[in-house]
Amino acid sequence: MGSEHKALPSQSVSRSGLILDQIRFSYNNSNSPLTFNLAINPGELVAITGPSGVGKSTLLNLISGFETPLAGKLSFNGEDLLSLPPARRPVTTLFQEHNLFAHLTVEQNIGLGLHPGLRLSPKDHKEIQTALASISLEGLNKRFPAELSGGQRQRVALARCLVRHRPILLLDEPFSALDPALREEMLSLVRSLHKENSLLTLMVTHLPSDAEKIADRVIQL
Ligand SMILES: Nc1ncnc2c1ncn2[C@@H]1O[C@H](COP(=O)(O)OP(=O)(O)OP(=O)(O)O)[C@@H](O)[C@H]1O
Repeated sequence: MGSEHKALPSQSVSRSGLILDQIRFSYNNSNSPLTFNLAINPGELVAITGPSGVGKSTLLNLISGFETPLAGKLSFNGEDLLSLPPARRPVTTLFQEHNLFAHLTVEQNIGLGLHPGLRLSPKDHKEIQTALASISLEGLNKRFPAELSGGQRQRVALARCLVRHRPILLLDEPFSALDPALREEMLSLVRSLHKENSLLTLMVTHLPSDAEKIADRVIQL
């Protein structure tokens, strides 16, 4: 805690993209707040690495609005994000686990990204089918999470992120629980979905090899 993360790249970045400008945060008002300065370009895929406890998850929570900074500015394409509640931010997040509801089918879990009350129109169902195809899980619509492998569950969670059509995708150690071969497969899936959907993607990982494999840029906190 207390260290300054200076990752503002030199002149090349405009005010478009995601900007954290002197964002300061502390849990329980401790006297050594974290400070974040970051500038991520539109469409960039950035990996965030650093030792345990340095503040990687906190950084994502500040961007998504689950934590509130003491001071500083946070904007996306010039729009202030701090005044927006989490649900209205242009952000969707994939966590390491607990992404899916056990009592809902694959289709319903993805549908939650479209409509929290699951009142899905024929168009929504079509969108869910398209999302299932993009993660190569066609035909598994009626399965429950317990009937899927760990990798398949994370694919479904990723599909739910995609149907939300938010321009910023945050990934918090999303594949750490998977074996290396599957992790590699998931990383390349993220890479291609990121490209196809022109997403600004931030992925937290404690594995430097994963960061190097996937990212346009690696930021070490
Ligand atoms: N809810 C909380 N209340 C108080 N302190 C917290 C809370 N959550 C995290 N912290 C502390 O804030 C610091 C940053 O935590 P954070 O989870 O962001 O780190 P991290 O870099 O993601 O770690 P890891 O790689 O282990 O997941 C740590 O020192 C942690 O103990």
